[in-house]
Amino acid sequence: MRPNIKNIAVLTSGGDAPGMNACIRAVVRTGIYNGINMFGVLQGYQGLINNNINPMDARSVSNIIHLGGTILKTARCLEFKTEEGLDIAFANLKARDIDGLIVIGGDGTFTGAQRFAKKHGVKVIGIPGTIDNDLSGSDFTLGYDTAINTVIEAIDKIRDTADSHDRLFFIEVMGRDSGCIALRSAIASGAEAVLLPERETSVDELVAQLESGASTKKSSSIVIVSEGHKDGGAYDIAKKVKERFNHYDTKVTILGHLQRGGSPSSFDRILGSRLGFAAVNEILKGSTMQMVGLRGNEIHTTSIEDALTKHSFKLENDLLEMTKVLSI
Ligand SMILES: Nc1ncnc2c1ncn2[C@@H]1O[C@H](COP(=O)(O)OP(=O)(O)O)[C@@H](O)[C@H]1O
Ligand SMILES: O=P(O)(O)OC[C@H]1O[C@](O)(COP(=O)(O)O)[C@@H](O)[C@@H]1O
Ligand SMILES: [Mg+2]
Repeated sequence: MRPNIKNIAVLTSGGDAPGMNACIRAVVRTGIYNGINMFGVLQGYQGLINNNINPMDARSVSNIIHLGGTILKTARCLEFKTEEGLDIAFANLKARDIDGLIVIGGDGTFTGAQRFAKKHGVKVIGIPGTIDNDLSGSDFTLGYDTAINTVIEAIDKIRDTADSHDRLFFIEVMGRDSGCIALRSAIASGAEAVLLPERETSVDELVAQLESGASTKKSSSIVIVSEGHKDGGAYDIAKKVKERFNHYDTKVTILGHLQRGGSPSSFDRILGSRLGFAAVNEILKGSTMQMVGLRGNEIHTTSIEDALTKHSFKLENDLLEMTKVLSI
């Protein structure tokens, strides 16, 4: 029997990610289709605390499937990390008789959701929405595919000028302590080398790789640096390499926040729709503290705890091996 759930709220939290709007649309419409009153919380957990919670209908999510960002806005909310913040947020939900909360966000969002659910018994379902792809239990997080497409479009343009000027470029990409964006972007853009937070790559090794390319008539090279690399960012690494390897003029590009914006790819629109639909159905079954995710092209649930703690970085080792082989 379906638990007696009448009101569900949805929010987006942490870094925005392309596909969040497609996901909000799916959540709101699936809820309404099932006779639920749907609410949108503005600015993530900050909106729960500030009581910024508004009813949504099917038309509130019209014409957003193709938009980047999030119509619900997002925030990094320090107050929600305090006991008082959790209590205020709960009081605001209770005042509206909201019995279920769907959070779209990354590892921080899930950590907060878990504390909130444990403390106040609210039914919470998580949807993995972050460009970083740093959660277990979903092969892809929402926004990751679009971010990679954005990155390779930028790298392609840099390659044009790198090649014309015979230059070596160090390009820094996002991902916090996850090298997923860097690795896939390196393969898709044909980069000469990639530096990842999860792997030690010495400057010696990198220089040897670049030397080998130069000795076989490579006239330009692209090195992708993941922002979380232990030896520092792209500027630091470029400086160290330059001291030892001087075949090319060297330049650095930090791609920055352009990686988080833009219209979602078809993959992220479909993923957002599937995950939003699945999240509402989970909450209507009475589930709580679960994440819905994509595994092998099927939707599965994973406990939020496992999504966070069994956090094996999802680096595809075969891709890493390939970067070395395909860039000779
Ligand atoms: N330990 C925690 N307790 C409560 N809330 C948390 C906790 N950690 C993170 N959050 C909430 O989740 C928000 C989003 O986390 P953040 O790490 O910034 O982004 P993401 O969810 O994309 O990883 C934080 O701003 C904060 O409001
Ligand atoms: O926009 P901000 O606050 O500078 O955060 C930058 C960080 O956010 C991200 O773009 C996304 O991370 P989250 O999904 O954890 O928020 C990271 O790749 C990057 O390190
Ligand atoms: Mg995160």
